[in-house]
Amino acid sequence: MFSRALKPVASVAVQNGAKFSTTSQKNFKVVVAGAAGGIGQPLALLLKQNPLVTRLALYDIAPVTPGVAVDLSHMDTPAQVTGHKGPEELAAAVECADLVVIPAGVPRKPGMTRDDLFNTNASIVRDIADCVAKNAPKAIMAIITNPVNSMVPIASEVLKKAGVYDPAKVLGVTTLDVVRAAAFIGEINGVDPTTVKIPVIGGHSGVTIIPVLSQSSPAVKLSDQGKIEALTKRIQEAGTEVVKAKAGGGSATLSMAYAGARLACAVLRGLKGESNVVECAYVKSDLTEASYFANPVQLGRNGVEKNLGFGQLNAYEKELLKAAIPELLKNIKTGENFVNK
Ligand SMILES: NC(=O)C1=CN([C@@H]2O[C@H](COP(=O)(O)OP(=O)(O)OC[C@H]3O[C@@H](n4cnc5c(N)ncnc54)[C@H](O)[C@@H]3O)[C@@H](O)[C@H]2O)C=CC1
Ligand SMILES: O=C([O-])CC(=O)C(=O)O
Repeated sequence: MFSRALKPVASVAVQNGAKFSTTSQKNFKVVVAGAAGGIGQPLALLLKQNPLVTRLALYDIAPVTPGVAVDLSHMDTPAQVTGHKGPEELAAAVECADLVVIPAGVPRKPGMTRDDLFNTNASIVRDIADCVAKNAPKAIMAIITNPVNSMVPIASEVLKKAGVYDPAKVLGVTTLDVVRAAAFIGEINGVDPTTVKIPVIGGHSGVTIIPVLSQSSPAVKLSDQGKIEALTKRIQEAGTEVVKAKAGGGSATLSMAYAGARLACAVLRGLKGESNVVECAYVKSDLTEASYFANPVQLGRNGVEKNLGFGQLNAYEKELLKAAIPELLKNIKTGENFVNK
């Protein structure tokens, strides 16, 4: 029925602003773990439209999961969709995966911090990582679940224990911070936000989110330092802005699905052998005291091919970095201790 999926298709596709040829297409299997949720469903919808995805496995514990898969399978795009419900079907979902994207877990309600999600989400990510270690040890894992700063160390420790850890293959998804920074700068500068290039470094919560506004291209049209600081705060608190606006109905889902699909697409373009594929991600790092840190990385056939660092920071950004490090160290330790207790 979906035989097109297995043949190389010569065409040019555009997704999330990235143009790429699908000639010499490899068949990539992508898994979404947490696929029935607020992020999972629109993320799956976007991935179903990506010509690099030929198999899309949707995993969740929610009863609706097989139905979400059937629904998406009626789209006339090549990816074959399968639904997998409950822990006993997780192994089949991840088997032969190239990329496992994980938005499984609970989101924030107003008044909560991302760290408040740790107790619930830590075991969810640990168990999914454990199943990936056993059934798809070569897969790349892209972790959306919060708190990202601690979830990436959890997955990494699980893979280490299983003897299959490759730091190039575990990424914390911080793409939404970059997307937001570009959206806000586009608005300020009166330009198309997709033309804005802005690194956001550090981690993915409050003070650990460091938009490097001094490196924005085009330059941010704000001369006043007070306004730069206000924009920095807005980017750091943008997740909370959404949580408050949804008033108990969850956190960012649609913008996160967009950002997650962009990161997934970049990972697949790297796996396919495309050169100069660069995105920010939270990865194993020796650039600072923090053993995991987000900044631009080059993606390739093995995942993270090269850590591109974060270049020159101005005096204000150096202060932001100083404030971020203790928080990152604490978050990383919490994650590592959870697995090694
Ligand atoms: N990295 C980032 O930038 C962002 C991260 N997030 C995080 O993403 C996570 C998901 O958010 P939403 O999709 O809005 O939540 P949601 O509650 O709408 O969906 C979560 C899904 O995970 C599933 N789930 C729960 N336990 C599971 C398990 N053991 N195995 C598989 N699936 C399981 C649920 O059944 C549900 O379908 C939250 O932790 C949230 O904080 C949200 C926005 C941005
Ligand atoms: O704020 C939250 O809880 C969800 C999230 O990580 C974001 O929107 O950046």
